[in-house]
Amino acid sequence: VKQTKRRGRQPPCPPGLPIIGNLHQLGELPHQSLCRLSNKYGPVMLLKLGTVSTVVVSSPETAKQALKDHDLHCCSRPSLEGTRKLSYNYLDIAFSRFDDYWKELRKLCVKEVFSMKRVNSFQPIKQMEMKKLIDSITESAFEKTPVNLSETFYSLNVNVVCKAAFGVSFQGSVLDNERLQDLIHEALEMMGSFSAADFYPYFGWIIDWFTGLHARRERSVRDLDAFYEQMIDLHLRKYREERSEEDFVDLLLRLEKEEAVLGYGKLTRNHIKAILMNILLGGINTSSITMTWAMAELARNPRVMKKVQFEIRDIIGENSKGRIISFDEIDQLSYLKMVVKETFRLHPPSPLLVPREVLSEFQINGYTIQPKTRLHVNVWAIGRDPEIWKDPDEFIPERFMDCDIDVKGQHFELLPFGSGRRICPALYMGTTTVEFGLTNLLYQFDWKLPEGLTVEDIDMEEGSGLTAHKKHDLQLVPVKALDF
Ligand code: HEM
Repeated sequence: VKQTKRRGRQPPCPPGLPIIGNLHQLGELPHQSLCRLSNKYGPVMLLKLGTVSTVVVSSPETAKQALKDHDLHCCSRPSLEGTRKLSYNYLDIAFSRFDDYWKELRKLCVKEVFSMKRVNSFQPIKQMEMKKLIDSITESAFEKTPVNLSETFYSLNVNVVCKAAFGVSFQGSVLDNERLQDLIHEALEMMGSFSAADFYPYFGWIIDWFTGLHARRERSVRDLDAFYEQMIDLHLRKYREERSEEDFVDLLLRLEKEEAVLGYGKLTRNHIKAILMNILLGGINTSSITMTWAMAELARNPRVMKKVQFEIRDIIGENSKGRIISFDEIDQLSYLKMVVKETFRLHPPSPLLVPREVLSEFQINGYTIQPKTRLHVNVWAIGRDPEIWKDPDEFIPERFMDCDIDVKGQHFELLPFGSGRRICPALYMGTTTVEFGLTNLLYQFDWKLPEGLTVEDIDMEEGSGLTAHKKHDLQLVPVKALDF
């Protein structure tokens, strides 16, 4: 009785099995399985994943208690195998535990990389990449062949992020684009793949050796490391003299040279690589996943597609050749912004956010959450909760009309970027990237289904992994829309 009193009231716990606990209940798509479990066990659940206690919250009220009222108690990150090596022992922003180093690093990056000023300075790069993309889609339109939009958005973002962050074009010279995409893809898989070591801290690594996961992960880390080395070398040797503008690699190298101190030590080469990892792996996939879902939803909802295209073409006006719509112009497109919000509601790319680790005891709904517990917020479940959203499975952007809900972490019914101290620092970069890509493609082209397919044939299945991405690539046929 003493023990129970000291530990307080535990959240409801779905019954598990010996040794594995609730691991078998996660399935291929953990956010969906956890949503079903929370319908039965409530908006605060305690699960045993292997030997690790994990709390899952699944309602706006409980998310607010965790991410706002008690943010300070749960804003650290767990040490996970998949992220340890990729982040050079947690020297990055996303997986570093909550300490002075993380605070200073995040502050520096918010100022230097993710600021509105810096993001807006990428505009010419985005415009140039968009122009190339439109030219290539125009060819497909001419030949009436489908465009693989999943791949298209992915490589658009690879080009933009890499040019903006590394100041480098990958066309031919340093590393071929396809190879880089494979590298990023493999690293993301390794980050998301089930690792026994994360659930059985003392002996799980043995299982990872046998399954081959360990070796695959080592290879992925080695390849990425070689890529960063190449980038850094290029900046140190010749690249600097060719440009006046300081990109992010230049900035970090300058700080290294100046022996900048972050938290507990000096900034070293490994710190630089860990930060580059966050930009590569955090920046590319999330935006392209969102853009792909948005186009899939629009193709399935011709009414919304027509309405958003009408808005863009009406406000932006005539289509002169090579006209790329800028960030400023996008600001006037209120329906387009509702389409993006509605996409984030149904398809948050990071459906369980990034796991947090509890630092000190606190309570949610009167249940005690113990230190060291892992914490997930199921934003996917919140986005589809019929108690909050009318017709939750329908794609209805109008629900955001005359309503002040936004994605900035203050409205707990819509949290695609998280909230609190760990909120995505690239919220502005992410939303502008998505809005910019969609607006331009919707302005220039009408989009039809491939021959023989109907709206019902568009599947909305999610693929397994860390992110909630569309499982099957989206293929649509562009039609050049000149007369509007
Ligand atoms: C549509 C675009 C994006 C979405 C939906 C998104 C979503 C998220 C989410 C849910 C988190 C975790 C928040 C939490 O733990 O509460 C996060 C963290 C983070 N994101 Fe994003 N993100 C996007 C774009 C980007 C971009 C473009 C970058 C970088 C170039 C980026 C870099 C990061 C970093 C570094 C963190 C870790 C923050 C920390 O732990 O302090 N994200 N993001």
